[in-house]
Amino acid sequence: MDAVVNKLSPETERPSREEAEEAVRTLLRWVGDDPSREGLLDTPKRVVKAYRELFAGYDADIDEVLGTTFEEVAGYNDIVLVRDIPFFSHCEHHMLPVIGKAHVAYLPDGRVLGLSKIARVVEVYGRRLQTQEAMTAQIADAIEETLRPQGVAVFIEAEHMCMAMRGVQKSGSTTLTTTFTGRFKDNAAEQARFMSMVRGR
Ligand SMILES: Nc1nc2c(ncn2[C@@H]2O[C@H](COP(=O)(O)OP(=O)(O)OP(=O)(O)O)[C@@H](O)[C@H]2O)c(=O)[nH]1
Ligand SMILES: [Zn+2]
Repeated sequence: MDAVVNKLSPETERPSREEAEEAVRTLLRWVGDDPSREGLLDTPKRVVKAYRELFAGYDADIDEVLGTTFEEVAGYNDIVLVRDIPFFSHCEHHMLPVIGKAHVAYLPDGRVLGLSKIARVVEVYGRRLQTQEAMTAQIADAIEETLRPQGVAVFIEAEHMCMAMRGVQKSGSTTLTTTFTGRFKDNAAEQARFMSMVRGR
């Protein structure tokens, strides 16, 4: 599974840490600074280390992340919604931060997921270079494939720093994306119920 494009392939094999640090030195010169000045000496090392953390989603196996499902839920078959899952991602166009919240729901069909696993899926896909649309679809797809529920609903709201800090410079605007599968896709009332649960406080 995990049939997404943004994973390492043989063509995009990782460079060595030294090569990555050298690339950071090049970028430091590109912004107009001097990589050999004292304050910047350790910066390439720090940036490369930070990148491994910020982009740790490339190393995660979504099947392992979602692994365990449970059946003993006393026949519960109504919406399970995990709301307000905060995430940081980076847009694949500018590699600038995307800051947002994901709301993820499913209608079980006999089996449920550990609640933390839903937040972990958001984390895995967030820590890759993304478009918000792809990330929304990937989260829905991962839950759909693992759990085969009656339906999945994913709603993401996020601010893109590439629109705030540069370019059109519109800070404070939010982009909303949704993916619905199964009953959430087919049934407007289920969709509306999901949205009102997300919005309700
Ligand atoms: N659809 C979509 N677009 C995104 C996302 N993140 C960033 N973008 C947009 O990607 C587009 C890239 O457009 P280009 O014209 O190739 O790049 P650009 O010249 O840097 O664009 P500007 O940001 O308008 O200056 C911009 O409109 C960004 O706002 C995303 O998650 N989804
Ligand atoms: Zn961008």
